[in-house]
Amino acid sequence: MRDHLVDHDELFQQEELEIGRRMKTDFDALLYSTTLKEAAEFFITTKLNEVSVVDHDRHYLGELSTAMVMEAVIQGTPLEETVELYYDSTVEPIGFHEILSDISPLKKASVPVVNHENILIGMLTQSDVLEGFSQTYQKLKQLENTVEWFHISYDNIYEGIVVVDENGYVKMINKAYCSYLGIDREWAIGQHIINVIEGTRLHIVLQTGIPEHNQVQFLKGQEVVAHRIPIWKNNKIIGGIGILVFRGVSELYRIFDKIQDLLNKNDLKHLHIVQPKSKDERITFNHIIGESKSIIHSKYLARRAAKSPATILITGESGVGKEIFTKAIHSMSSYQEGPFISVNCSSIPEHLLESELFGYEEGAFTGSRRKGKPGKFLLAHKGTIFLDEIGDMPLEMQAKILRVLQEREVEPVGGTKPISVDFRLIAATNRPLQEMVKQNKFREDLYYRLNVIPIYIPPLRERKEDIPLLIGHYMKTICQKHRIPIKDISKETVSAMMNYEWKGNIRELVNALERLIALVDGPVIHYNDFKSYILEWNLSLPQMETQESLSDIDKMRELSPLENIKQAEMKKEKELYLRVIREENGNKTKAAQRLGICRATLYNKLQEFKNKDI
Ligand SMILES: Nc1ncnc2c1ncn2[C@@H]1O[C@H](COP(=O)(O)OP(=O)(O)OP(=O)(O)O)[C@@H](O)[C@H]1O
Repeated sequence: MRDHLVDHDELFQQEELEIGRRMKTDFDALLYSTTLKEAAEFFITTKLNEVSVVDHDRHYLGELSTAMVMEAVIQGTPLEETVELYYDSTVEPIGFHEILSDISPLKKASVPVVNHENILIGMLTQSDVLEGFSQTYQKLKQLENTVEWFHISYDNIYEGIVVVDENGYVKMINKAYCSYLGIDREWAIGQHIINVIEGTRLHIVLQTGIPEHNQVQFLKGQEVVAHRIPIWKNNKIIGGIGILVFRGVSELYRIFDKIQDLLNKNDLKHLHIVQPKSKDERITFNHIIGESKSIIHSKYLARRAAKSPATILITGESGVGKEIFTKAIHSMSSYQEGPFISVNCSSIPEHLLESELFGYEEGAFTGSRRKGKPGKFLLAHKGTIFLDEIGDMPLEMQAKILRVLQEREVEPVGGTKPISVDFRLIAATNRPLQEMVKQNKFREDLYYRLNVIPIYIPPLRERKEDIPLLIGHYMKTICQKHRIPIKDISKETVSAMMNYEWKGNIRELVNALERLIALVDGPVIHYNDFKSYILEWNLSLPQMETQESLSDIDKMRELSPLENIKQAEMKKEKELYLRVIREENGNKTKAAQRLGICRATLYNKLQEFKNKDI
């Protein structure tokens, strides 16, 4: 279902009738310094009767006709004389922004058209005017037809539809809604929605700007399903639509009761419910919120890609949803019954990456008490392996990955024979891989192996219309997670959030909502909360980082080259840890999960950085 109305501007626009759109731009004009002889020759060869006269900068001066040239000749004017004294300077040109209906009918066969600086830019003829009107007439007819069809459908469908303006006053309401409510349409139009529909929330949706879908509402003694959709235009709410579905609720309840019964009897076999293998809820395309054209396109590509076993490369900035897309692809693919193994290539220190990916045999490391361990590729057998941040993978490791992709075999560290594996690989990165290939920072052969099906996920700033939907979804899920009543958010805040540049994309938006929900006491999040907890809060962060890195450079100067390298590695690691902790709003458990280490290791690491003054 769409969350925005098509407005009539798309079907018919006043600009259609603008002179600038209708005029000819291919025409002749004469310079005022043209001689009478040249003008006469011009009229003979072009067979025109009149021509515009301009100066050297194409400023419009007037009109010269054949009659004017003849008159000059008859008066005995020498033919070498210029036309300067003979053209008619009283002719008024028309502006290119004027509208056809305002200047019609034309008094002459053709009229000069000028821009704001009086520069001659076109010529409007009577046939241009006729063509303009006839095309506009066709469009109006089309529009009339559309409106007629719209009215027929709108009054004949079973669902109730009501449209309100930005203040909640009813602009339209269909027959089905009126007869269900037992009201007169003439009375309802112009009334505030709360006087017309008991228990409505359409006026609240106008306040929040967040659509509400599939809400069960009790109306006239019956349960109905309601959709409430705000109409946004240029970042402002200009109205809202309410849709009521009368059928289906009792049907849904019957199915729901049946499911409950069966669940109680622990008899899942009858339902063919596939139990998710992992503890996590299985992510599907329904979890990917967004109705913007670009996200719908990315979802379309991903759905198609899911059906083939080919390698997929997902690109997009940090936090746009590369991982959630990968999980949805896995759930829809033929590997869905197998495991989903995720590896963040940038969070595993370089020296551990090989054993993490390929595993190691017992005794592979001298003096090690470690037993053998299967690598991620082996764990992903018959499932999906997700290599996140592949752009951060060292070159040496890239060669090894390429070999696995070609041979479909892995060789654990310290092992003697390769093991066959069957997996689907999805890689993701926020780095410009193609550029990196040119700079020899990423292997070209691996790039082509990965880029079999490329899917790009656009940043949030290019799909601002998804922001209210994401806010609505996450306000609900975060409040439910914390077991608190669902908070509201003011329209100004939603609007400010639509205008805010979410550099960390959806992850940053979700974290901001978590922070706001946690810190705001009242039931509504207002603009001032957004200002103090998000805008002002974030301003202080980059400064701290700059100071830190300056003092680090000073420290590094005193160290030996080897110590310098070690320090730099640790600093990189520390930066990564701090970034993830910051992105997770200080929640170290979540940060550790994302880093692929346990919480205790994260604490130890942080302590180590502190001890070593990193
Ligand atoms: N379209 C979406 N609808 C709902 N939630 C989303 C959507 N896109 C992303 N998210 C959520 O935003 C957060 C970040 O998404 P995700 O981890 O998939 O991004 P990413 O592009 O993989 O980031 P990174 O490059 O930093 O690893 C997650 O909590 C995810 O569930």
